[in-house]
Amino acid sequence: MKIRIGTRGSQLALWQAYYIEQVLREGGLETEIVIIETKGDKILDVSLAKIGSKGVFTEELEDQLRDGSIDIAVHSAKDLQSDLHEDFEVLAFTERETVNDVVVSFDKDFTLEDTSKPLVVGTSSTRRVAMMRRYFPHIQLVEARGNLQTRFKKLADGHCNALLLAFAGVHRMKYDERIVRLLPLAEFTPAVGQGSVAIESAKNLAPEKKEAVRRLCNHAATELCLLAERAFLNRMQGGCSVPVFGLARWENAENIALHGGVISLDGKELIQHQQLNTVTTPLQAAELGVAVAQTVLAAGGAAVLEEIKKAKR
Ligand SMILES: NCc1[nH]cc(CCC(=O)O)c1CC(=O)O
Repeated sequence: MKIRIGTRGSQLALWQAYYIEQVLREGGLETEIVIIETKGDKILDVSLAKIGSKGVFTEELEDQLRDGSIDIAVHSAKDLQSDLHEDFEVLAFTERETVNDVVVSFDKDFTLEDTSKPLVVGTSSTRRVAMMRRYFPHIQLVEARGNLQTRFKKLADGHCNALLLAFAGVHRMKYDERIVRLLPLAEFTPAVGQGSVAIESAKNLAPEKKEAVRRLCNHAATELCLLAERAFLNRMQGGCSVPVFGLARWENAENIALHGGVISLDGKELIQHQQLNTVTTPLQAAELGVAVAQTVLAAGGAAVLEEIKKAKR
């Protein structure tokens, strides 16, 4: 049985595709990698917040899933929108990498606490911008879009003193040496899905292919966490361009703690909530996500989201 794997062409996307390819081959399947360019890859001069997050990195992949040119699409779970079209499903979430955001710099002594000189930090995520404004308001922020290699080039060129990135991407691209700080999860709570790889397929993919991919690639414990986070994000109606954050972790063998919230663009308003539920089924995971979202929305999160929408118009 042969599985055609669709992926974007960035180095990080290819790492993910090769990783899945290896798992499938070790499981006795044949594979072929098909590289597909997406809108998000083509438009590099406009911030993601302005393009709008919905499907910019996934639409072209879904076109090919639909017409059968590829069997599966491999994504960073973080980049896969929470409201998939009804023709598609997530077959698997891989075991999660360290979820934290990190600070990277060529200056080993770089520290965010230094107030003696002007410091410039590059980031392209509204969530990271808002959190930096809240916790490190003296730092000047600049946009740093593009793939990881492009961002590191900007850093090397002196465009900024440091970058804020996800550990997972930095590690996969072997830039670990440049990490100067692992940011704490309580303040810099990651984006929903950060660190896991998601495998999407058309619902009408052959059942034996679906079953094989899921059996070989899905990590059940990670999956329940991701389902809780994605239900939270879905209820919050936020894509990756909105400063919504969410992290679900196993507290013990039966209970998942989900920490989720939203932060205003200036960092001043932070509405968050943590809830612990017994989760043994996908439905219970989703219920936890919805419950945390409802609490956050009712506690002022809805107003913060409304402000963010207005600011974008
Ligand atoms: N939005 C870009 C993106 N999508 C996934 C990752 C990193 C890997 C991951 O979190 O799975 C990154 C880069 C970053 O946020 O630093």
